[in-house]
Amino acid sequence: MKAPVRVAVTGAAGQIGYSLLFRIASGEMLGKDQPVILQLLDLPQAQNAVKGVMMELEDCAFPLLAGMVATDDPKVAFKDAQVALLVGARPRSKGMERKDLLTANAEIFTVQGKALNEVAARDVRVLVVGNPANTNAYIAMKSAPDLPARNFTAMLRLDHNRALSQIAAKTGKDVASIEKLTVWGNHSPTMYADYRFATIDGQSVKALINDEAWNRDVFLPTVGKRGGAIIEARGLSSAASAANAAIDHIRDWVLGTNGKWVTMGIPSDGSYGIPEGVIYGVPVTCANGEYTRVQGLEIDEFSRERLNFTLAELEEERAGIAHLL
Ligand SMILES: NC(=O)c1ccc[n+]([C@@H]2O[C@H](COP(=O)([O-])OP(=O)(O)OC[C@H]3O[C@@H](n4cnc5c(N)ncnc54)[C@H](O)[C@@H]3O)[C@@H](O)[C@H]2O)c1
Ligand SMILES: O=C(O)C[C@H](O)C(=O)O
Repeated sequence: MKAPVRVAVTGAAGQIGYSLLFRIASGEMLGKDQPVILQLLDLPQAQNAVKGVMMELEDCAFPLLAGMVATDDPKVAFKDAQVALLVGARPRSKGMERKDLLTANAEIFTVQGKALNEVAARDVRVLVVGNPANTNAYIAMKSAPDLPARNFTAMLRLDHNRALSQIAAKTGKDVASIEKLTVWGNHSPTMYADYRFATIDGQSVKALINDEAWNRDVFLPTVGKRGGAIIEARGLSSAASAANAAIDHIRDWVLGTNGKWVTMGIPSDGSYGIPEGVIYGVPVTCANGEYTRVQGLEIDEFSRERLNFTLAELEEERAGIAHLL
């Protein structure tokens, strides 16, 4: 039996938490032979709800669930954590400006970054799901100077998976046959889903689709505004698909992608003209517990514009919280 891995999840009483925790405990994230200890963080007023979720987790009798902790203290939740899923965030409330939302979340992610810095395992892998995910990840990373910056990531995988499904529907091919797709930039409607390099059974997806108007007028807005469309339809933001993407992100990071590209929001190393440190969605492959950015892709004029557009939004978000760091 392997030693259990400590997985911290914030916002554990929320709707993503409710889709996520059961799948982590059943071994879908770290493997069917990997025991886990769940360390659940939520606000004081949500502790009862967390207890209820823990009762249900207990009632599943998951053989891989080696322990659970519920707390409202980040230093307890992140103690020795090897994986940290930062899902809890301040939602936008009525009358709240984007700037106010950024500031409210900056406070949360500063505190959590500092706690990770102090108590988490030195190789903790951090995935930020709570919005604005890229900027929250940036804040947590900057607040944790003793941890490797590259271990702070933001979730672009939901956007990647959304793009896969749109392409599968357009081409009539299986999602599993699509390779080399990526989504650049911010997890927001400014993201740039890019199938220029994608292939299906070795054939170019761009050539198969051969419809630039569809790319610009249907595909990009559909993927970019999908989160909003789900809120409109459900009255709530995506939860099961977001949890699924979080599982995919960590599973691939830890267990590898066998050479396949996936999208992760990672601190830039300056590649593709993205300033160093900005947390930006890029194509990566994963092996031996590490991600590697796919290098050397050609950026044409249209793509450059799109990369710069989503970068400008990230720079603006970063400027909005710079005084807090
Ligand atoms: N990156 C993505 O692709 C993606 C996709 C969907 C949703 N999201 C974001 O994920 C976040 C969570 O979504 P949800 O539907 O689960 O929301 P939710 O409101 O159902 O749950 C959020 C939970 O976080 C808790 N929380 C708030 N502040 C906290 C803090 N400081 N510490 C710990 N817990 C805290 C709340 O009490 C609540 O239980 C939102 O920010 C949402 O916008 C991101
Ligand atoms: O919570 C949101 O604003 C939408 C969410 O990020 C999503 O992409 O589904």
